[in-house]
Amino acid sequence: MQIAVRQLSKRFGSFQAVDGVSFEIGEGKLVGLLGPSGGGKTTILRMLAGLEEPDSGELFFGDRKVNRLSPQEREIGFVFQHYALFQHMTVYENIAFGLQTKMKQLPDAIRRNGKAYIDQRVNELLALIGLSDLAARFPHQLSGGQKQRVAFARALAPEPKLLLLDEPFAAMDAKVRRELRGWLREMIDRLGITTIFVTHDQEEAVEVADEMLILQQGRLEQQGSPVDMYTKPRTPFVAGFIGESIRVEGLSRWKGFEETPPDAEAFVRPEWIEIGTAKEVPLKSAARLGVVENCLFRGSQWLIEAKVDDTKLFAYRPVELGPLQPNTAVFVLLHRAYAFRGQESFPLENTLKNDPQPVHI
Ligand SMILES: Nc1ncnc2c1ncn2[C@@H]1O[C@H](COP(=O)(O)OP(=O)(O)OP(=O)(O)O)[C@@H](O)[C@H]1O
Repeated sequence: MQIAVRQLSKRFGSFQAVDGVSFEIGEGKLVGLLGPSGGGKTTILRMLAGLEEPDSGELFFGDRKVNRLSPQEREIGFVFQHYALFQHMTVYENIAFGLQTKMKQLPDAIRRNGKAYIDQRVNELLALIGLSDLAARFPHQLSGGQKQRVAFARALAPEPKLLLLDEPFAAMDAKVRRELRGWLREMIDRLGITTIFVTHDQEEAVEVADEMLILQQGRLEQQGSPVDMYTKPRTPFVAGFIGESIRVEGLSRWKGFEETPPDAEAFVRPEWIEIGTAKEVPLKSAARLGVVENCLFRGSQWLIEAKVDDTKLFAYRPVELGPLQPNTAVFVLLHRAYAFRGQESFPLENTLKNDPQPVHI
């Protein structure tokens, strides 16, 4: 089901928690809602679910305006951070519980055959979550990851049109989290159900989401694919929030970036920076001299912190090149940068890169 949100706003007292947010989500998309704490993510999810009433704005599920519909009428599946399973019910019973409301809406012919219908649907879902063998277990006999899969199955049981997930993996350890992410992606692809999930974890969103919505202080900063967010951030906030970035004051003083407007806010990503000795950096004419401040071992690479005049930068260096000692003089080359001025954002390339002048050391 397609979702459209138009100019959604919500205040709590004098505090504007959601401020004129608009977005559209295509059918079957997995969309990550992310941003710093207090940004309004949960409030938006709750308004979509019908658990919170917007002050203004419109919510459309397909062609239907749902503002006035109750949560039950909206046909939504919900999964929260904490499993919220019924402890006194087995896995089978927990999933079957999700079907109770649905049963009331079914035609009489199917309802009369209720037990068989429930049995078939629960078994389908148990197979989907890969837990058919554990149907008779109680929640306390399951691992965290297994419990969360049951919570998913229960939410999916009544065949909702929209799945809302509020930090569903936040309580898991890193390994289980990674497994569940892959599993979620696969499941959404298979079922084709439109899904919105709230997360704090940008890595999680980048890895699984078709699209991300970045919220800050109740406003939508940007909507786009993870690749778009990374390569074409529309605001300095997004540039800093997705991936690693380094602000560079006075980018126009850097060789190859002289044309940058002096009042623009500029940043580079560590992978756009080359830091090396005279031998290692061939394009010396496009580089500036700097000094190594720190060199840290990061397993597959070295993290090099260096300073050029007053600007601190960091970049990664292949581990096989060996470390660089503090106080080593180095060449620092910026391959690309990104700048923002007012509402404008523009990518920049080092203009000297294709026109290197020979330099004698
Ligand atoms: N019922 C409420 N009454 C008053 N203030 C509220 C209420 N619900 C949320 N808020 C406030 O609205 C703001 C947005 O909250 P929300 O939970 O939507 O943010 P969030 O982005 O989900 O944050 P987090 O990542 O910490 O969960 C917060 O400052 C919060 O304190």
